[in-house]
Amino acid sequence: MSHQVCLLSGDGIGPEITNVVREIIDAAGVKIEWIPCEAGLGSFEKNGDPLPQETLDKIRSTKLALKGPLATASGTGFRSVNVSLRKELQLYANYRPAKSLKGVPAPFENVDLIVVRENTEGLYSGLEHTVVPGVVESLRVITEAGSRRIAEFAFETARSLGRKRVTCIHKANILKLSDGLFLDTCNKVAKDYPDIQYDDCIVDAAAMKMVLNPHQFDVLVMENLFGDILSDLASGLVGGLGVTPSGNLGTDAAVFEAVHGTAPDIAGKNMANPTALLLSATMMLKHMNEAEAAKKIEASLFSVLEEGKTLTGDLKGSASTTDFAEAIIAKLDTVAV
Ligand SMILES: NC(=O)C1=CN([C@@H]2O[C@H](COP(=O)(O)OP(=O)(O)OC[C@H]3O[C@@H](n4cnc5c(N)ncnc54)[C@H](O)[C@@H]3O)[C@@H](O)[C@H]2O)C=CC1
Ligand SMILES: O=C(O)CCC(=O)C(=O)O
Ligand SMILES: [Mg+2]
Repeated sequence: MSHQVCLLSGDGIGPEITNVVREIIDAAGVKIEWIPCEAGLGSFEKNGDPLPQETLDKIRSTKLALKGPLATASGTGFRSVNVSLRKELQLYANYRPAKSLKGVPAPFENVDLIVVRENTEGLYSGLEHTVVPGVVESLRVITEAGSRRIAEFAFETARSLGRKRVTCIHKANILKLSDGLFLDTCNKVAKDYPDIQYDDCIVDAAAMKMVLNPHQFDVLVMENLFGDILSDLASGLVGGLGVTPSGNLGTDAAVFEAVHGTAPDIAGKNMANPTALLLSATMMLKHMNEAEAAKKIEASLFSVLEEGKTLTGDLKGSASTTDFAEAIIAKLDTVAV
């Protein structure tokens, strides 16, 4: 049976990495009808709209999308399309694992963390206004319902993956009402999961502890901004943004993308590492009950990484994006799964 999957190729390095990831999935024999969807800078220039209604409708209909990164200008321009997609489709859980990979140079070995980021609230609610010239306010919205569903997601994830501990990351000492509610809700949800250890940690100390000894953490749950920052930090622990995947998950749809952005410094140069998007794509394949193909692709990828002969620049190699993808495709029929 053929699956329908929306494909948002993205800005910057997006088209380069989505092209090769799609080629690898096709080469692995998964039957997918890719539905191209417009979004981002290209769509804004063409349609005057960075997130056309048609794109939202298509994702609502297929319930699945693979997405390249989309650019958001700092301090000006349209609202982040990434944030809008998450909000419009109620993709409330951003699942961002950071796991060491053999052959990938990194400051630590055997890191295996999961950042669970609340994806629809916090400072990303987009509620900003000028009070008087020179004074602006950004509203940080935390709700009990939003906190409960992300806490439950974190505990359910921990349970289903056989993980031992969930840590709530917060700043409830300063943000007494908003993070106070988030922490209090996580504390209550934890009581329903006596089989999973639970604790909490204030975000600044958590950042220091992650850098000093990431092995002390397991599953981390937090609101939107902290999750954005600590998931990039977690990427740094395992070799950088070129290797960390993510899934934006809701009850009605799921959008899979890398943790990284459009990498303007290397865009258009055939230099980007497609590993992060490829691992997001294998996460998607598992979600679609195509676990065999996902495992075959991962085995080929891990074999290329471990061999160390065809690595991209971020991993201290000199291979191009397309060389790296070809090396993975060449292994698809030989790897044991
Ligand atoms: N989900 C999304 O679509 C995201 C979009 N963005 C957007 O991306 C744009 C650029 O953001 P930056 O802060 O520069 O972060 P970035 O993640 O694009 O890049 C940070 C650094 O990591 C490197 N890098 C990222 N991905 C890589 C890959 N696959 N292979 C090799 N190196 C890689 C870049 O070359 C750069 O040096 C901004 O407009 C931002 O809003 C940022 C993060 C996520
Ligand atoms: O929306 C953006 O442009 C940035 C989003 C981001 O950094 C993220 O989702 O991790
Ligand atoms: Mg980010």
